[in-house]
Amino acid sequence: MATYSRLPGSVALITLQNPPVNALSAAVRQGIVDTVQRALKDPKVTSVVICGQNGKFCGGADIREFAGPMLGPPLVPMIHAIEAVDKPVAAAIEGVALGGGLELALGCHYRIAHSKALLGLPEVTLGLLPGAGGSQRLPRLIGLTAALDLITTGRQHDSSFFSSLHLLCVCSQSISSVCVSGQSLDSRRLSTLPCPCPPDVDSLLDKTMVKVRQRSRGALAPVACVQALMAAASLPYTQGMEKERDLLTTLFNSGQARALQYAFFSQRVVGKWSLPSGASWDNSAARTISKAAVIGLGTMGRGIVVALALTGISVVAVETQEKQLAEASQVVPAMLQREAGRRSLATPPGVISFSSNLQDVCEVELVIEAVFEDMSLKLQVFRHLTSVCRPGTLLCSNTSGLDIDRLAAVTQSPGLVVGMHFFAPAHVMKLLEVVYGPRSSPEAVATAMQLGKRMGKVSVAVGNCPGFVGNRMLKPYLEQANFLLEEGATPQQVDEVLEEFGFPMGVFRMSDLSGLDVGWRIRKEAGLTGPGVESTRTRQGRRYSPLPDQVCEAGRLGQKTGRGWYQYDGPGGRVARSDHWVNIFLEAYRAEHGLVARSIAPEEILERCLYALINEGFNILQDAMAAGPEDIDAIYVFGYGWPRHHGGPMFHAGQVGLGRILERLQHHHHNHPDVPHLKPSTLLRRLVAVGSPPVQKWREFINKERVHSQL
Ligand SMILES: CCCCCCCC/C=C\C=C\CC(=O)SCCNC(=O)CCNC(=O)[C@H](O)C(C)(C)COP(=O)(O)OP(=O)(O)OC[C@H]1O[C@@H](n2cnc3c(N)ncnc32)[C@H](O)[C@@H]1OP(=O)(O)O
Repeated sequence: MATYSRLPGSVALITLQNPPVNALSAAVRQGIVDTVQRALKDPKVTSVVICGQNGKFCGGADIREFAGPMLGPPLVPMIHAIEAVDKPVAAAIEGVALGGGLELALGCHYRIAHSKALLGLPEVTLGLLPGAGGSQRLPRLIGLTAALDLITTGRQHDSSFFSSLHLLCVCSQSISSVCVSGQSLDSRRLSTLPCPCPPDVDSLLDKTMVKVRQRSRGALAPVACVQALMAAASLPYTQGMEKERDLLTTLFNSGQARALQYAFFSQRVVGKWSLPSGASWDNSAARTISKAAVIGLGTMGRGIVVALALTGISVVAVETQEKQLAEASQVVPAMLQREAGRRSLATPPGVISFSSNLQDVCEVELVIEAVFEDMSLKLQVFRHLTSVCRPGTLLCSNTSGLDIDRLAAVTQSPGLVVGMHFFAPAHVMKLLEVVYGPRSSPEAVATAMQLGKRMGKVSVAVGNCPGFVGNRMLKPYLEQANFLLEEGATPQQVDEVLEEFGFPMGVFRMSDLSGLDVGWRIRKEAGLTGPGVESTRTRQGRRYSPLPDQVCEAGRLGQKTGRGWYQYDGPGGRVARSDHWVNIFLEAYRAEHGLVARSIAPEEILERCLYALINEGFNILQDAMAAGPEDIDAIYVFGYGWPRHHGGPMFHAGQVGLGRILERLQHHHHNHPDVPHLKPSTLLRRLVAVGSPPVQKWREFINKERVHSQL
């Protein structure tokens, strides 16, 4: 709703009220319409101020209402009516003015903002465009060039940025009242102004279109944003508004908008974690960490040190190899400085001290081990840590898939051991998997989750199983990609299909970037390859492709060696080019194993890679290793480049249709009975049997099935 009051004198104050962010729900819109009418009718009122309750102007349209019927007064005529009134209306902005909230402010004649306010038009991140006149009014106020950048990226800025664009005036004290004097309003109605454009407007629009298409392949909203701004640049306001409405209608009804809105809420749902034990975010206390240590200063360890220091935590950075330590003590402070500058931090970074002595961690509250991915080495480190650290110190491992419980077992307090699985580069990537073992205490999980949040990560609590959630699902995906090569595909063909779907990189380009030796080492540890293992296409009772092992044996480890599935301009090169060697190698391999190459349709490539991954997602939910589909989807969107406009693998499964996924998995499993990952999961079958409920209902269904032991 919106409340009305008369300030001493002649100012009417309208206050938006809809906690937590005063979103423009139907009730708030109705409140605005009613209170503006009241101000207009009151002869004593000469000016109107609109503000928001609890120091927040407005977080935009109420996203929760998008799923239901549109009730209440629509935004466009409401804002137009405000702009048209003949008493001056000012928006007094504190906290946030985002999306529809900023569009409302653009309909006002004046805007004044607190210096710490945050403004922006993030609609594109929800699969929409600023559809309440924002795409037409903003460029008329700040010019086409600046508007293009803001609207196509959805970036948010503080008020000093917008004051430099003459969008508002800044004040540094709390806004309790604003006085607007009686000047002519003609020039204050943005819809009546021309749109300032640079001389090379066509070239600017073309370049922006190319850029947005490259940045998020297949995403509709950024393209529609550019089209709406083209209209602002070339058409009168009324026609521009018609274009805005048409584009918004198309976007609003698209699956992409639903996927992106789901992604917005799943990012928040995962923060409200719960464990099978009943421990959860609202019944488990977290410790506040001020001093931490990181053991191992390879690429991951360095990034973790920086991520911790950026939150103001003091870090003891330990590396026992002298050369590595010397290099890290040069590189890490520079990384920290660069990142702190980029983020213009409010908190000064924590102090980092470097050491080669494990004994130096004895005073810290939390340790993150980030040594080489080798169980015996990690066990050795944990044995040492438990003997040198103060009782009560939290011991965490950055392992990407090893057994947390085995590490916990060698410590004096297994309850204080959790996994903190970062993604490279650790100070940049948003995802953190917090891995709880059967003995991890709620306090340890809560502390790791809260620490992740402080570092600006999307932290997801996951169970302890090989590969946890992300890498466990990656395994069948990689496996299918390799099988497709055996059957006749090329790495480029597979990658093109996946990139067309929206991944920033296909599976083979991604493997080259990460280093092919990473998986090779894991397969050796699992006894799947290495000396003494026979070079057959069946290992441990199931189909196996030795292709990636043989590529490694040929010394091709990816970008770092200049050759992998592709060739590069020397070691460390970035641009992937197809390599004749790979084609010859694949032909020889097929000949050796009596395989006849066939032409494989893009649909088969996509289905086999994605549906095998999705199927493992269902197995993970069934095993209670993830609390709900939102957790899996957040992991894939924030850690594995899953295109956000497809919501995440589990959301995508719902959009494709669970019946269809089941039928295609059955088909592919029938053709490849020796591939267990293609065998449809019991949970998927159960969901289809009960009529394929929407993804938002799966969590409840799984919990019920578990109670009745159906899973
Ligand atoms: C057929 C065609 C018809 C077309 C009709 C369509 C009509 C649409 C017309 C106009 C469209 C306008 C578009 C918009 O305005 S879209 C919304 C744009 N706004 C945003 O994207 C802002 C999103 N929110 C945020 O970025 C953050 O939440 C922020 C406001 C910065 C606050 O951040 P923080 O303090 O970190 O807190 P949380 O993110 O955890 O949020 C706290 C809770 O508030 C809920 N929330 C936030 N924003 C909204 C919102 N706009 N609507 C509803 N709910 C919102 C959030 O989910 C958290 O809830 P909970 O505590 O339950 O998890």
